[in-house]
Amino acid sequence: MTVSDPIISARGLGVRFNKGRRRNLRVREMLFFGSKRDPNKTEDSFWPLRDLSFDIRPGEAVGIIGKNGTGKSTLLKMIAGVLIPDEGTVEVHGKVAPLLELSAGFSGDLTGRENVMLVGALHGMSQKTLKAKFDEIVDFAGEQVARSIDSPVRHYSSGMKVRLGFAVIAQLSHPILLVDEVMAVGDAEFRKKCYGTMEKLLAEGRTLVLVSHNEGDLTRFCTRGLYINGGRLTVDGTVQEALDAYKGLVRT
Ligand SMILES: Nc1ncnc2c1ncn2[C@@H]1O[C@H](COP(=O)(O)OP(=O)(O)OP(=O)(O)O)[C@@H](O)[C@H]1O
Repeated sequence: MTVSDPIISARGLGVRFNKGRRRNLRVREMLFFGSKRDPNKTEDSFWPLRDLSFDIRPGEAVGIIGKNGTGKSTLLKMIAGVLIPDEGTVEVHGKVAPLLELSAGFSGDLTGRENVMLVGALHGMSQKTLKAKFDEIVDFAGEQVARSIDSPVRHYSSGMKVRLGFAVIAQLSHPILLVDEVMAVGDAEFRKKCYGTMEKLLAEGRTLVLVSHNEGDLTRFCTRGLYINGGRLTVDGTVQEALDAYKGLVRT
């Protein structure tokens, strides 16, 4: 791969969901139907995203913009490899640091400390690195988390989970950072820390894909914007062009 080759490449990407229930059959479906879902199950299904094609190059910071429910989070999940597309492909050339869910994949019954070790290890951090970084992670997450670090995470507020999740993921050296609305949850002090961290990671040349409804965050971090409307990618341009389309200033 040369420097200008895409680090993320989507071609004709689409996904189908069944109405009225959250999908929780992923593993079972995969066992029976390979990488595709049950082809007979078409009733009551819909395509939140269809025919998306784009390339993202290393070091780019791209905002995904669109109304509620247009499939922004779904797109990030497909890039992260936790959701399998029903048509098309997404190729990702590099490890992904995902901040997709508010809970950061934490297990409620485990303590904050155990979760940091588990989630860090699942993302490939060695025990040695995790031990060395542990205090820094807890310190980043703030005083409230530090006081509860040996309590089960199910007792944490969503803000506490996000802070601890961000603190762990920010330590990963992975080249691709996927961030879904995480900064919206924190208070002003935490947001300031997040901004500083994101700026540092971008200055290091990481690739960012950011889902946000916050225009300030999008223009602060992203140079490029993908505007998704009606399940299609309708604008792939500067972040301002995508925001203008979102705000209905231009016809798409
Ligand atoms: N697992 C699922 N099963 C069925 N439908 C789903 C599933 N996940 C999401 N959806 C639906 O797919 C559509 C896209 O959801 P998604 O969360 O990706 O939108 P979004 O653009 O991120 O929304 P928001 O801005 O509100 O976060 C929505 O209609 C949502 O209700």
